[in-house]
Amino acid sequence: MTATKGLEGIVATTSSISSIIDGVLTYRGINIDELAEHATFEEVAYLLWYGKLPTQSELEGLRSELDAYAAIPGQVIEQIRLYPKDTNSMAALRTAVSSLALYDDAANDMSVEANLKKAIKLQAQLSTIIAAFARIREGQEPIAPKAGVSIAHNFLYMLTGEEPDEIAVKALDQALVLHADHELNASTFAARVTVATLSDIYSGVTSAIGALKGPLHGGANEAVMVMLEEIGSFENVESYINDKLNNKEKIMGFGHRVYKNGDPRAKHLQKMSRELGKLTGNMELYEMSVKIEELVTGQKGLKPNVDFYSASVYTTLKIPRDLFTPIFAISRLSGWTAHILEQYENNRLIRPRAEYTGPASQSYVPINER
Ligand SMILES: CC(=O)SCCNC(=O)CCNC(=O)[C@H](O)C(C)(C)COP(=O)(O)OP(=O)(O)OC[C@H]1O[C@@H](n2cnc3c(N)ncnc32)[C@H](O)[C@@H]1OP(=O)(O)O
Ligand SMILES: O=C([O-])CC(=O)C(=O)O
Repeated sequence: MTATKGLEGIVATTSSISSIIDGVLTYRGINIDELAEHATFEEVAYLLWYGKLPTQSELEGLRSELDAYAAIPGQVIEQIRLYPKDTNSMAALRTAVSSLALYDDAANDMSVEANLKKAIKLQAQLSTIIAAFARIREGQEPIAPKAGVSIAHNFLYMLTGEEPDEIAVKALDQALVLHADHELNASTFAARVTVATLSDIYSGVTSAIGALKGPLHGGANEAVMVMLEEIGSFENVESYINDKLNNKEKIMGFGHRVYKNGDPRAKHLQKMSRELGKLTGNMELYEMSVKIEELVTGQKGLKPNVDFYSASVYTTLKIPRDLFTPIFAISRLSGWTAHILEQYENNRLIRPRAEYTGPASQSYVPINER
Protein backbone atom coordinates (compact mmCIF):
# COMPACT_ATOMS: atom_id res chain seq x y z
CA MET A 1 0.00 0.00 0.00
CA THR A 2 1.46 3.37 -1.04
CA ALA A 3 -0.14 6.62 0.11
CA THR A 4 -0.91 9.47 -2.30
CA LYS A 5 -0.14 12.63 -0.35
CA GLY A 6 -3.18 14.89 -0.14
CA LEU A 7 -5.13 12.32 -2.19
CA GLU A 8 -3.97 14.24 -5.28
CA GLY A 9 -5.55 12.86 -8.43
CA ILE A 10 -7.58 10.24 -6.55
CA VAL A 11 -11.15 9.89 -7.83
CA ALA A 12 -13.08 9.27 -4.61
CA THR A 13 -16.71 9.33 -5.74
CA THR A 14 -19.03 9.77 -8.69
CA SER A 15 -21.13 12.94 -8.70
CA SER A 16 -23.52 14.63 -11.10
CA ILE A 17 -23.43 18.03 -9.38
CA SER A 18 -20.43 19.93 -10.73
CA SER A 19 -17.50 19.10 -12.96
CA ILE A 20 -14.03 20.44 -13.67
CA ILE A 21 -12.92 19.04 -17.01
CA ASP A 22 -9.95 20.53 -18.89
CA GLY A 23 -10.13 23.60 -16.68
CA VAL A 24 -13.83 24.21 -17.42
CA LEU A 25 -16.19 24.37 -14.43
CA THR A 26 -19.85 23.46 -14.82
CA TYR A 27 -22.76 23.17 -12.39
CA ARG A 28 -25.04 20.36 -13.59
CA GLY A 29 -23.42 20.69 -17.03
CA ILE A 30 -23.90 24.48 -17.34
CA ASN A 31 -20.70 26.47 -17.80
CA ILE A 32 -19.90 28.75 -14.84
CA ASP A 33 -19.33 31.65 -17.26
CA GLU A 34 -22.97 31.48 -18.38
CA LEU A 35 -24.25 31.15 -14.82
CA ALA A 36 -22.09 34.05 -13.62
CA GLU A 37 -23.50 36.20 -16.39
CA HIS A 38 -27.18 35.29 -16.22
CA ALA A 39 -28.21 33.32 -13.11
CA THR A 40 -29.16 34.47 -9.64
CA PHE A 41 -27.84 32.63 -6.59
CA GLU A 42 -31.32 31.25 -5.78
CA GLU A 43 -31.56 29.77 -9.29
CA VAL A 44 -28.14 28.19 -8.85
CA ALA A 45 -29.06 26.71 -5.46
CA TYR A 46 -32.19 25.22 -7.04
CA LEU A 47 -30.07 23.87 -9.90
CA LEU A 48 -27.65 22.21 -7.49
CA TRP A 49 -30.39 20.66 -5.33
CA TYR A 50 -32.87 19.59 -8.01
CA GLY A 51 -30.55 19.01 -11.00
CA LYS A 52 -32.36 21.48 -13.27
CA LEU A 53 -32.97 25.20 -13.57
CA PRO A 54 -36.25 26.26 -11.94
CA THR A 55 -39.27 27.55 -13.81
CA GLN A 56 -40.55 30.94 -12.63
CA SER A 57 -43.09 29.33 -10.30
CA GLU A 58 -40.53 26.83 -8.94
CA LEU A 59 -38.18 29.73 -8.21
CA GLU A 60 -40.94 31.66 -6.48
CA GLY A 61 -41.72 28.53 -4.44
CA LEU A 62 -38.09 28.28 -3.33
CA ARG A 63 -37.98 32.00 -2.50
CA SER A 64 -41.09 31.66 -0.30
CA GLU A 65 -39.52 28.72 1.51
CA LEU A 66 -36.31 30.70 2.07
CA ASP A 67 -38.37 33.61 3.42
CA ALA A 68 -40.31 31.31 5.72
CA TYR A 69 -37.19 29.72 7.22
CA ALA A 70 -34.82 32.70 7.46
CA ALA A 71 -35.37 33.54 11.14
CA ILE A 72 -33.16 31.62 13.57
CA PRO A 73 -34.33 30.23 16.93
CA GLY A 74 -34.20 32.75 19.78
CA GLN A 75 -32.05 30.31 21.76
CA VAL A 76 -29.35 30.46 19.08
CA ILE A 77 -29.40 34.28 19.19
CA GLU A 78 -29.08 34.11 22.99
CA GLN A 79 -26.08 31.78 22.63
CA ILE A 80 -24.43 34.11 20.11
CA ARG A 81 -24.72 36.90 22.70
CA LEU A 82 -22.55 34.75 25.00
CA TYR A 83 -19.75 34.21 22.46
CA PRO A 84 -16.54 36.14 23.29
CA LYS A 85 -16.61 39.37 21.24
CA ASP A 86 -13.32 38.50 19.53
CA THR A 87 -14.38 34.97 18.56
CA ASN A 88 -13.24 33.88 15.12
CA SER A 89 -16.21 34.36 12.81
CA MET A 90 -15.94 30.89 11.26
CA ALA A 91 -15.75 29.34 14.74
CA ALA A 92 -18.89 31.30 15.62
CA LEU A 93 -20.65 30.09 12.47
CA ARG A 94 -19.59 26.49 13.05
CA THR A 95 -20.89 26.61 16.62
CA ALA A 96 -24.17 28.30 15.72
CA VAL A 97 -24.91 25.84 12.91
CA SER A 98 -24.24 22.97 15.26
CA SER A 99 -26.68 24.59 17.73
CA LEU A 100 -29.40 24.91 15.10
CA ALA A 101 -29.70 21.11 15.14
CA LEU A 102 -30.72 21.23 18.81
CA TYR A 103 -33.82 23.24 17.95
CA ASP A 104 -34.89 21.33 14.83
CA ASP A 105 -37.25 18.46 15.68
CA ALA A 106 -36.45 16.93 12.31
CA ALA A 107 -32.64 17.11 12.78
CA ASN A 108 -32.33 13.33 12.74
CA ASP A 109 -35.16 12.58 10.32
CA MET A 110 -33.32 10.88 7.46
CA SER A 111 -36.16 10.94 4.88
CA VAL A 112 -35.33 12.55 1.53
CA GLU A 113 -38.04 15.21 2.03
CA ALA A 114 -36.82 16.12 5.52
CA ASN A 115 -33.21 16.39 4.37
CA LEU A 116 -34.10 18.60 1.41
CA LYS A 117 -36.14 20.83 3.69
CA LYS A 118 -33.20 21.09 6.10
CA ALA A 119 -30.89 22.04 3.20
CA ILE A 120 -33.22 24.91 2.25
CA LYS A 121 -33.65 25.88 5.89
CA LEU A 122 -29.89 26.01 6.46
CA GLN A 123 -29.49 28.07 3.29
CA ALA A 124 -32.02 30.56 4.60
CA GLN A 125 -30.51 30.70 8.10
CA LEU A 126 -26.78 30.94 7.43
CA SER A 127 -26.81 34.61 6.45
CA THR A 128 -29.09 35.43 9.39
CA ILE A 129 -26.57 33.84 11.78
CA ILE A 130 -23.58 35.67 10.32
CA ALA A 131 -25.30 39.06 10.29
CA ALA A 132 -26.56 38.54 13.87
CA PHE A 133 -23.06 37.59 15.04
CA ALA A 134 -21.52 40.60 13.29
CA ARG A 135 -23.99 43.01 14.91
CA ILE A 136 -24.02 41.49 18.40
CA ARG A 137 -20.23 41.70 18.71
CA GLU A 138 -20.48 45.41 17.91
CA GLY A 139 -23.04 45.85 20.69
CA GLN A 140 -25.92 46.20 18.20
CA GLU A 141 -29.21 44.32 18.11
CA PRO A 142 -29.62 41.73 15.35
CA ILE A 143 -31.98 42.69 12.54
CA ALA A 144 -34.75 40.29 11.57
CA PRO A 145 -34.59 38.95 8.01
CA LYS A 146 -36.79 40.62 5.44
CA ALA A 147 -39.17 38.74 3.13
CA GLY A 148 -39.31 39.17 -0.64
CA VAL A 149 -35.64 39.94 -1.26
CA SER A 150 -32.68 37.82 -2.38
CA ILE A 151 -30.20 36.20 0.00
CA ALA A 152 -27.54 38.70 -1.10
CA HIS A 153 -29.88 41.63 -0.45
CA ASN A 154 -31.05 40.24 2.89
CA PHE A 155 -27.52 39.62 4.12
CA LEU A 156 -26.38 43.18 3.39
CA TYR A 157 -29.60 44.53 4.90
CA MET A 158 -29.28 42.45 8.10
CA LEU A 159 -25.64 43.45 8.42
CA THR A 160 -26.15 47.21 8.22
CA GLY A 161 -29.84 47.81 8.88
CA GLU A 162 -29.96 49.84 5.67
CA GLU A 163 -31.32 49.02 2.24
CA PRO A 164 -28.26 48.02 0.19
CA ASP A 165 -27.72 49.60 -3.20
CA GLU A 166 -28.50 47.55 -6.28
CA ILE A 167 -24.90 47.36 -7.46
CA ALA A 168 -23.73 45.89 -4.15
CA VAL A 169 -26.55 43.32 -4.20
CA LYS A 170 -25.74 42.33 -7.78
CA ALA A 171 -22.02 42.01 -7.06
CA LEU A 172 -22.59 39.89 -3.95
CA ASP A 173 -25.15 37.75 -5.75
CA GLN A 174 -22.67 37.06 -8.56
CA ALA A 175 -19.97 36.19 -6.03
CA LEU A 176 -22.39 33.72 -4.42
CA VAL A 177 -23.04 32.13 -7.83
CA LEU A 178 -19.31 31.75 -8.42
CA HIS A 179 -18.61 30.09 -5.05
CA ALA A 180 -21.60 27.74 -4.90
CA ASP A 181 -20.03 24.40 -5.76
CA HIS A 182 -16.69 22.99 -6.77
CA GLU A 183 -16.63 19.24 -7.20
CA LEU A 184 -14.76 17.40 -4.43
CA ASN A 185 -13.03 20.32 -2.69
CA ALA A 186 -11.86 19.78 0.90
CA SER A 187 -14.97 21.08 2.69
CA THR A 188 -17.38 19.19 0.45
CA PHE A 189 -15.32 16.05 0.95
CA ALA A 190 -15.46 16.61 4.72
CA ALA A 191 -19.25 16.92 4.52
CA ARG A 192 -19.52 13.74 2.47
CA VAL A 193 -17.22 11.77 4.79
CA THR A 194 -19.30 12.84 7.80
CA VAL A 195 -22.70 11.98 6.36
CA ALA A 196 -21.45 8.75 4.79
CA THR A 197 -21.54 7.35 8.34
CA LEU A 198 -25.28 8.15 8.10
CA SER A 199 -24.83 11.04 10.46
CA ASP A 200 -27.22 13.99 10.04
CA ILE A 201 -27.03 16.97 7.68
CA TYR A 202 -26.17 19.44 10.49
CA SER A 203 -23.13 17.32 11.37
CA GLY A 204 -22.11 17.28 7.70
CA VAL A 205 -22.39 21.06 7.37
CA THR A 206 -20.59 21.63 10.69
CA SER A 207 -17.67 19.49 9.44
CA ALA A 208 -17.66 21.40 6.16
CA ILE A 209 -17.53 24.80 7.88
CA GLY A 210 -14.55 23.58 9.92
CA ALA A 211 -12.75 22.53 6.73
CA LEU A 212 -13.58 25.73 4.83
CA LYS A 213 -12.15 27.86 7.65
CA GLY A 214 -8.50 26.95 6.92
CA PRO A 215 -6.31 29.38 4.93
CA LEU A 216 -5.40 26.75 2.33
CA HIS A 217 -9.11 26.62 1.43
CA GLY A 218 -11.88 29.20 2.05
CA GLY A 219 -9.88 31.08 4.67
CA ALA A 220 -7.57 32.27 1.89
CA ASN A 221 -9.90 35.16 0.94
CA GLU A 222 -9.39 36.72 4.37
CA ALA A 223 -5.66 35.96 4.19
CA VAL A 224 -5.47 37.81 0.85
CA MET A 225 -6.94 40.90 2.52
CA VAL A 226 -4.46 40.60 5.40
CA MET A 227 -1.71 40.62 2.76
CA LEU A 228 -3.17 43.67 0.96
CA GLU A 229 -3.38 45.50 4.29
CA GLU A 230 0.22 44.57 5.14
CA ILE A 231 1.38 45.84 1.75
CA GLY A 232 -0.53 49.06 2.39
CA SER A 233 -0.03 50.83 -0.93
CA PHE A 234 0.79 50.21 -4.58
CA GLU A 235 4.45 51.22 -4.36
CA ASN A 236 5.13 48.56 -1.71
CA VAL A 237 3.77 45.67 -3.78
CA GLU A 238 6.92 44.70 -5.64
CA SER A 239 9.29 44.53 -2.67
CA TYR A 240 6.71 42.75 -0.48
CA ILE A 241 5.96 40.05 -3.07
CA ASN A 242 9.60 39.59 -4.06
CA ASP A 243 10.57 39.13 -0.38
CA LYS A 244 7.82 36.55 0.11
CA LEU A 245 8.77 34.62 -3.01
CA ASN A 246 12.49 34.75 -2.18
CA ASN A 247 11.68 33.37 1.28
CA LYS A 248 9.62 30.60 -0.38
CA GLU A 249 6.49 31.80 1.38
CA LYS A 250 3.09 31.19 -0.16
CA ILE A 251 1.14 34.05 -1.68
CA MET A 252 -2.46 33.64 -0.61
CA GLY A 253 -5.07 33.47 -3.35
CA PHE A 254 -2.70 31.81 -5.83
CA GLY A 255 -2.37 28.22 -6.97
CA HIS A 256 -4.88 25.43 -7.05
CA ARG A 257 -4.85 21.65 -6.71
CA VAL A 258 -6.94 21.08 -9.83
CA TYR A 259 -6.52 24.17 -12.07
CA LYS A 260 -3.02 24.56 -13.38
CA ASN A 261 -3.91 27.06 -16.13
CA GLY A 262 -6.07 29.36 -14.06
CA ASP A 263 -9.32 29.28 -12.14
CA PRO A 264 -12.22 30.19 -14.46
CA ARG A 265 -13.98 32.04 -11.63
CA ALA A 266 -11.11 34.46 -11.02
CA LYS A 267 -11.68 36.53 -14.18
CA HIS A 268 -15.26 37.30 -13.12
CA LEU A 269 -14.11 38.46 -9.71
CA GLN A 270 -11.31 40.48 -11.25
CA LYS A 271 -13.83 42.23 -13.52
CA MET A 272 -16.10 42.87 -10.55
CA SER A 273 -13.18 44.26 -8.54
CA ARG A 274 -12.28 46.63 -11.40
CA GLU A 275 -15.87 47.79 -11.91
CA LEU A 276 -16.51 48.35 -8.20
CA GLY A 277 -13.22 50.21 -7.92
CA LYS A 278 -14.25 52.50 -10.78
CA LEU A 279 -17.70 53.06 -9.32
CA THR A 280 -16.38 53.97 -5.90
CA GLY A 281 -13.54 56.04 -7.34
CA ASN A 282 -10.93 53.99 -5.49
CA MET A 283 -8.92 51.68 -7.73
CA GLU A 284 -6.00 51.11 -5.35
CA LEU A 285 -6.90 47.62 -4.12
CA TYR A 286 -7.66 46.53 -7.67
CA GLU A 287 -4.40 47.95 -9.02
CA MET A 288 -2.39 46.41 -6.18
CA SER A 289 -4.06 43.06 -6.90
CA VAL A 290 -3.26 43.26 -10.61
CA LYS A 291 0.37 44.05 -9.81
CA ILE A 292 0.57 41.11 -7.39
CA GLU A 293 -0.85 38.84 -10.11
CA GLU A 294 1.70 40.11 -12.63
CA LEU A 295 4.58 39.37 -10.24
CA VAL A 296 3.38 35.98 -8.96
CA THR A 297 2.35 34.68 -12.37
CA GLY A 298 5.49 36.09 -13.96
CA GLN A 299 7.88 34.56 -11.43
CA LYS A 300 6.13 31.38 -10.33
CA GLY A 301 3.64 30.67 -13.13
CA LEU A 302 0.91 30.55 -10.47
CA LYS A 303 -2.51 31.98 -11.35
CA PRO A 304 -5.05 33.61 -9.02
CA ASN A 305 -7.79 31.40 -7.64
CA VAL A 306 -11.37 32.31 -6.65
CA ASP A 307 -10.19 33.76 -3.33
CA PHE A 308 -7.79 36.36 -4.75
CA TYR A 309 -9.99 39.07 -6.26
CA SER A 310 -12.89 38.33 -3.90
CA ALA A 311 -10.87 40.10 -1.17
CA SER A 312 -10.86 43.44 -2.99
CA VAL A 313 -14.49 42.94 -4.08
CA TYR A 314 -15.79 42.39 -0.54
CA THR A 315 -13.67 45.19 0.90
CA THR A 316 -15.01 47.60 -1.71
CA LEU A 317 -18.50 46.47 -0.67
CA LYS A 318 -17.50 47.55 2.89
CA ILE A 319 -17.79 44.03 4.27
CA PRO A 320 -15.56 43.41 7.32
CA ARG A 321 -12.57 41.24 6.47
CA ASP A 322 -13.42 38.42 8.83
CA LEU A 323 -16.83 37.93 7.18
CA PHE A 324 -15.28 36.99 3.81
CA THR A 325 -15.00 33.29 4.63
CA PRO A 326 -18.47 33.15 6.24
CA ILE A 327 -19.83 34.65 2.97
CA PHE A 328 -18.07 31.84 1.10
CA ALA A 329 -19.91 29.46 3.46
CA ILE A 330 -23.30 31.06 2.65
CA SER A 331 -22.70 30.26 -0.99
CA ARG A 332 -21.04 26.86 -0.60
CA LEU A 333 -23.82 25.68 1.72
CA SER A 334 -25.83 25.09 -1.47
CA GLY A 335 -23.08 22.84 -2.85
CA TRP A 336 -22.40 21.07 0.46
CA THR A 337 -26.05 20.18 0.94
CA ALA A 338 -26.47 19.06 -2.69
CA HIS A 339 -23.48 16.73 -2.15
CA ILE A 340 -24.88 15.52 1.18
CA LEU A 341 -28.20 14.65 -0.48
CA GLU A 342 -26.34 12.88 -3.29
CA GLN A 343 -24.24 10.96 -0.76
CA TYR A 344 -27.35 9.76 1.11
CA GLU A 345 -28.93 8.69 -2.19
CA ASN A 346 -26.19 6.22 -2.99
CA ASN A 347 -24.31 5.84 0.27
CA ARG A 348 -21.30 3.78 1.17
CA LEU A 349 -19.08 4.45 4.20
CA ILE A 350 -15.98 6.44 3.18
CA ARG A 351 -13.05 4.72 4.80
CA PRO A 352 -9.73 4.74 2.95
CA ARG A 353 -6.52 3.11 4.21
CA ALA A 354 -3.26 4.54 5.60
CA GLU A 355 0.24 3.40 4.70
CA TYR A 356 1.83 2.55 8.05
CA THR A 357 5.16 4.32 8.71
CA GLY A 358 5.45 3.75 12.49
CA PRO A 359 7.85 1.41 14.32
CA ALA A 360 7.98 -2.26 13.40
CA SER A 361 6.44 -4.84 15.71
CA GLN A 362 7.35 -4.10 19.35
CA SER A 363 6.54 -5.66 22.71
CA TYR A 364 4.61 -4.08 25.53
CA VAL A 365 6.95 -2.87 28.27
CA PRO A 366 5.47 -2.81 31.80
CA ILE A 367 5.31 0.75 33.20
CA ASN A 368 7.95 0.19 35.95
CA GLU A 369 10.48 -1.03 33.32
CA ARG A 370 10.19 1.99 30.95
C1 LIG B 1 -11.40 28.06 -2.59
C2 LIG B 1 -10.05 27.47 -2.52
O1 LIG B 1 -9.83 26.64 -1.68
S1 LIG B 1 -8.91 27.94 -3.66
C3 LIG B 1 -7.34 27.73 -2.81
C4 LIG B 1 -7.18 28.74 -1.72
N1 LIG B 1 -5.88 28.64 -1.06
C5 LIG B 1 -4.89 29.51 -1.28
O2 LIG B 1 -5.01 30.46 -2.05
C6 LIG B 1 -3.64 29.31 -0.46
C7 LIG B 1 -2.40 29.43 -1.31
N2 LIG B 1 -2.29 28.30 -2.23
C8 LIG B 1 -1.84 27.09 -1.80
O3 LIG B 1 -1.45 26.91 -0.65
C9 LIG B 1 -1.82 25.94 -2.79
O4 LIG B 1 -1.67 26.42 -4.11
C10 LIG B 1 -3.09 25.06 -2.69
C11 LIG B 1 -3.28 24.59 -1.24
C12 LIG B 1 -4.30 25.83 -3.12
C13 LIG B 1 -2.92 23.85 -3.61
O5 LIG B 1 -1.93 23.11 -3.06
P1 LIG B 1 -1.23 21.82 -3.69
O6 LIG B 1 -1.93 21.31 -4.86
O7 LIG B 1 -1.02 20.90 -2.54
O8 LIG B 1 0.12 22.43 -4.17
P2 LIG B 1 1.42 22.58 -3.28
O9 LIG B 1 1.13 23.36 -2.04
O10 LIG B 1 2.03 21.22 -3.12
O11 LIG B 1 2.27 23.48 -4.22
C14 LIG B 1 3.09 22.99 -5.32
C15 LIG B 1 4.25 23.95 -5.48
O12 LIG B 1 3.78 25.25 -5.82
C16 LIG B 1 4.10 26.18 -4.77
N3 LIG B 1 2.93 26.98 -4.50
C17 LIG B 1 1.64 26.58 -4.52
N4 LIG B 1 0.84 27.59 -4.20
C18 LIG B 1 1.64 28.65 -3.97
C19 LIG B 1 1.39 29.96 -3.59
N5 LIG B 1 0.16 30.39 -3.38
N6 LIG B 1 2.44 30.79 -3.45
C20 LIG B 1 3.69 30.38 -3.66
N7 LIG B 1 3.99 29.11 -4.02
C21 LIG B 1 2.97 28.27 -4.15
C22 LIG B 1 4.45 25.33 -3.57
O13 LIG B 1 5.30 25.99 -2.68
C23 LIG B 1 5.06 24.12 -4.21
O14 LIG B 1 6.37 24.44 -4.59
P3 LIG B 1 7.55 23.35 -4.49
O15 LIG B 1 7.13 22.25 -5.42
O16 LIG B 1 8.75 24.10 -4.92
O17 LIG B 1 7.59 22.91 -3.06
O1 LIG C 1 -11.67 22.84 -5.31
C1 LIG C 1 -10.83 23.18 -4.47
O2 LIG C 1 -9.88 22.45 -4.10
C2 LIG C 1 -10.88 24.50 -3.83
C3 LIG C 1 -11.79 25.46 -4.53
O3 LIG C 1 -11.41 26.11 -5.49
C4 LIG C 1 -13.16 25.58 -4.07
O4 LIG C 1 -13.56 24.87 -3.14
O5 LIG C 1 -13.91 26.41 -4.62
